[in-house]
Amino acid sequence: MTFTRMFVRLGACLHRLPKRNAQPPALWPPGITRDPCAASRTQHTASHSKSCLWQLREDYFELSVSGLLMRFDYVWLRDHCRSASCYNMKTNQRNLDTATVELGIRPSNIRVDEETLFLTWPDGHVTRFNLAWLVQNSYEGQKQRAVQPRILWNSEIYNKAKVPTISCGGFMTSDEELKKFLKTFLLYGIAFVEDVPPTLEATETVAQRVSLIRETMYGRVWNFTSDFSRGDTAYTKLALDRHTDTSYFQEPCGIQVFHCLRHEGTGGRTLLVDGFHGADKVLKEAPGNFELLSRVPIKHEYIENVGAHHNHMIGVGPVLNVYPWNNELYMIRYNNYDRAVINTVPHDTVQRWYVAHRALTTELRKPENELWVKLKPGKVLFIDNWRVLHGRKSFTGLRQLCGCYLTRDDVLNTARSLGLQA
Ligand SMILES: C[N+](C)(C)CCCC[C@H](N)C(=O)O
Ligand SMILES: O=C(O)CCC(=O)C(=O)O
Ligand SMILES: [Fe+2]
Repeated sequence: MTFTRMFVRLGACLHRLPKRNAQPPALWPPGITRDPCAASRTQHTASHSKSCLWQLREDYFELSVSGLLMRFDYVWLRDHCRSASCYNMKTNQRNLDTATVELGIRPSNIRVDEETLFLTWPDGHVTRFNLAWLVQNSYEGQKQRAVQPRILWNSEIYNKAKVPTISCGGFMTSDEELKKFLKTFLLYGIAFVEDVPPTLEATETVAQRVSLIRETMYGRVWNFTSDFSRGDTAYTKLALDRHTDTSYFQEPCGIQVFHCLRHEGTGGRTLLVDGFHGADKVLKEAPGNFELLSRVPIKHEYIENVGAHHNHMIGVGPVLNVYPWNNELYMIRYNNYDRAVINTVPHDTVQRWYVAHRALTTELRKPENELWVKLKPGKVLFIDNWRVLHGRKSFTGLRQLCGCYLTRDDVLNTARSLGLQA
């Protein structure tokens, strides 16, 4: 819908504004919609059309566009001015020094036409806001927006989903194929690329099509086997229960890439579990448990002294990481092997935390939530390490797994540049 159509009834009238201490009228008095001109005639503080109303309040500016009521702080309005002197449209960076804005600032004049809000500030500077931009960028508008589209899955949902197969050739050469791959990855938190040559170099090339490789103390692109060359159970033949990796980093690695180059033996199947699906079940069944897991900070730790490798990593944060403004889950940090001593909360909280952690673990361990796959040479698996847990069955024989971690920002960057919501 265009704003031109929505604002045809709005007059471009200039209002003289009352003094700062003047009592503002009650919010949208009942008569205001029946007599479109009354408020502006009597108060000189408000204007409106069928779909747009505004009021200059004592402490904030109130704007309603197509039924969405928004409230803007005056300093915010000055701070977000997109005029050439305040904002560099070429670099998309703020020029205005926010510290020079008087904290009690209020506009001296306000005018709204079909699609623009004009604010004149006491020093004469004029700020123009496109109304659609305000809707998109206001707190209230953001809250209305859908969270990141995801399909939470158990094995049945995933297997029935008919996830598209992505082949290496198309993936490397066609942006459409890359987009298809990333769309799948964003929806499910896992995605495969098939027909990749079973080499470390080819795996690296495929990984770099999506993002930047995140080098860690394990190296850039690793190729590991059960030789205990490093001080971690991953470098053995033992089974590994579901977990996320690098929980001991302040920012755990965003994506994990696995490519099994060789396995002459039995076992070693890979387990995948959608952590967000499990967390969602906890939220629905016992919101108090979800809240505890999202509020209580705990530590994860990696201590290694093997050969020349000396590492001590510590990451602090809750198991469930949610955006504070809308409670949307964005990262799960779940690794019972690497979880460190709990010393960040008192005993009564510890007790409730164990109950909540058990509820999540019970959910994550339900057989119907387990997706088992056998990694084979040629099939590269990308795992969203902020969402999907992985594990493996114990195995026999020579098994060689190569892969790398990717930076999450750059995966999302690639996705956005292809027009995906990320
Ligand atoms: C993937 N690679 C074999 C290089 C490292 C494995 C790291 C294992 C560690 N316990 C963690 O969960 O982070
Ligand atoms: O060996 C595997 O399949 C995975 C081991 C693991 O969890 C890891 O390397 O992060
Ligand atoms: Fe792992």
